[in-house]
This record gives sequence, structure tokens and C-alpha cells, in this order.
Amino acid sequence: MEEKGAENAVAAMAACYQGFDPAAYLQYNYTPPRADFERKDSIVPWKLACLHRAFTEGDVSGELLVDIGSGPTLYQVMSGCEVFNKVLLTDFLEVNRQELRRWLQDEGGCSLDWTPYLQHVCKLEGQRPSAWTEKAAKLRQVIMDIVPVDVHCPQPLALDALPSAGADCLVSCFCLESASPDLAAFTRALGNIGRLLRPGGHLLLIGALGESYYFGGPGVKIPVVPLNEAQVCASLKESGYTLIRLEVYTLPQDMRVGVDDVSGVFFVKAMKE
Ligand SMILES: C[S@@+](CC[C@H](N)C(=O)[O-])C[C@H]1O[C@@H](n2cnc3c(N)ncnc32)[C@H](O)[C@@H]1O
Ligand SMILES: O=[N+]([O-])c1ccc2c(c1)CN[C@@H](CO)C2
Repeated sequence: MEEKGAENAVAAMAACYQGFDPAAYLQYNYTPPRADFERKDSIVPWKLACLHRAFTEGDVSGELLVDIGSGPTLYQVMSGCEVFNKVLLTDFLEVNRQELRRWLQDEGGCSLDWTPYLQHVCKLEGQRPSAWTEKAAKLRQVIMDIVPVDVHCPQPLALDALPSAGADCLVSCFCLESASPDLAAFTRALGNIGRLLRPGGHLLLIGALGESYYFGGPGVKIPVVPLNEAQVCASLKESGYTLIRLEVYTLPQDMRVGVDDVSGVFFVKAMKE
């Protein structure tokens, strides 16, 4: 697609996000059955287990963890906050950054109660569930800021958002394929965020497989780049990452709740060359 066409396609994606509704999105994806901590085959516990293992198996370390396209969710940094003393949350929409700030300021008004998530991650860490209050305090202590991001910009973050050495680790969940008009844009975005990461730093990427749309709110249908595992691996290689591990979760029938047409979820641990 020539330059102008690519810019128009990216602008069209941005327009799709104008009606995004954080509370609805959280309701669709972060409540049972997709977030059921009593079910072994629920999606969210699977994601939390992948992230816990990736952050705690000994090769990930440093100062700064950046979450790209945080949305209104915090689960993605609940393990990482024990490994990094600085966490930067980012999103494209002010409504999502506001939702995250409400949690950070701990003055109520959040759209979702993150307590069960904090308790579950404490359990994964071998702690008693009541340690969730300490984990919440730790998370509030290490989150240094919540800033705008655009993965289609060669510089996705404001220049003063990061130290010159770059981030030591990036995490990004369901963002790139949900923000990109096509596979080429997805791959370019992977390269753009890679420039935020120091060489040897790690990328933890969670995303949708075989998804062509999702609802970001009532009647807010957002197109998604349908990916398969081979395309994810090829895009990582093309964008200068070495794949360490790829894990795939296939949705059971009752996890298909009508809010999207996702068929699977991938977890990638990779290293920036
Ligand atoms: C499906 S949500 C993922 C939210 C969260 N990370 C999660 O795991 O559920 C996709 C997110 O991508 C963000 N987004 C949309 N366009 C973007 C862009 N151009 N650059 C960065 N983020 C973008 C949206 O604001 C939204 O929060
Ligand atoms: O089951 N989940 O945990 C879950 C969480 C978030 C999302 C999905 C599934 C599938 N759709 C994406 C948007 O592309 C967002």
C-alpha cells in the first residue's frame, strides 16, 4: 500500500476507537467466563500464568517496564511490578488513561475490581491471597506515569517519556493487531515499539489469533488483523526479535461470548536483537 493509503488506513483505525467504552470492554473480557479464577480453562488465568512464568524465570531484569496499549487494564503488570522498580503505562485513548489514573489514585470510581486478579497473582507467587493489599501498594508505588502512545508512529512515545537507554522490558497485550489496519502495519508497529526497547531487552506479547473484529463497546465494532502463529513469528523475525517461547490457548466454545470472533490467544516471549 503506498504511503498515502497506509496513512489513511491508520487514520480510519483511529476513528474506530472514538466510541471505545472502557467499562463495557472490561465487562466483555475481564469478568466470567473469560476471567473465572475457579476455572482451569479460563483465558485470564492462562494469561496471568504465562506472564508470571515469563517475569520470574530469571532472564528478565532491569529498571523500566513499559506496557504498550494498556487500555483500561492492569493485569499485565501485576507480576512485572515485583521485578521492575519503574512501570510506565501507556494508551492511545484518554478515556483509558483516565480509567487507569482512577485506580492509581485509589479514590474509587473504577469500572472493575482488580482484587481477584491481585489475589490470583499472589497465589501464583506462593503468597497468601491477603498479600494482595501489599501487591496493590507495590503496583501504585512503581507506576511512574500513564502516557499517550501511538504504535504507528516511528517514535510511539514522547521523547521525554523514556531514558535514552530505552526500556528494559516491554509488555503489550491485544494492542498491535487491534490497532493495525493490516498485517504490514502490524509488522511496522512491532518495529516501532522495538525502538523503545534496549538491545537484549525482552518483549512479552499477548494477542488474538484468527480475530477479525471485536466490540469495544455497545455497537462499537473494531476491525482486527486476523493473525496465525506463522505470521506472528515472521513479523517478530522481520522486526528484529529473537523468539524465546510461543504458547497458544485455544478458546473452548463457552469462552466465545459474542464480543469478538477470536479463536485463540498467543503468548510470545522474545528478545530484541
Ligand atoms: C483490545 S484493547 C487492549 C487493552 C489491554 N492491553 C488488554 O490487554 O485488554 C486495544 C488497545 O489498543 C489501543 N490502541 C488503539 N489504537 C492504538 C494505537 N494507534 N497505538 C497504541 N494503542 C492503540 C486502544 O486504545 C486499546 O486500549
Ligand atoms: O479473553 N480475554 O482475556 C480477552 C481479553 C481481551 C481481548 C480478547 C480476549 C479478544 N479480543 C481482543 C481485542 O482484539 C481483546
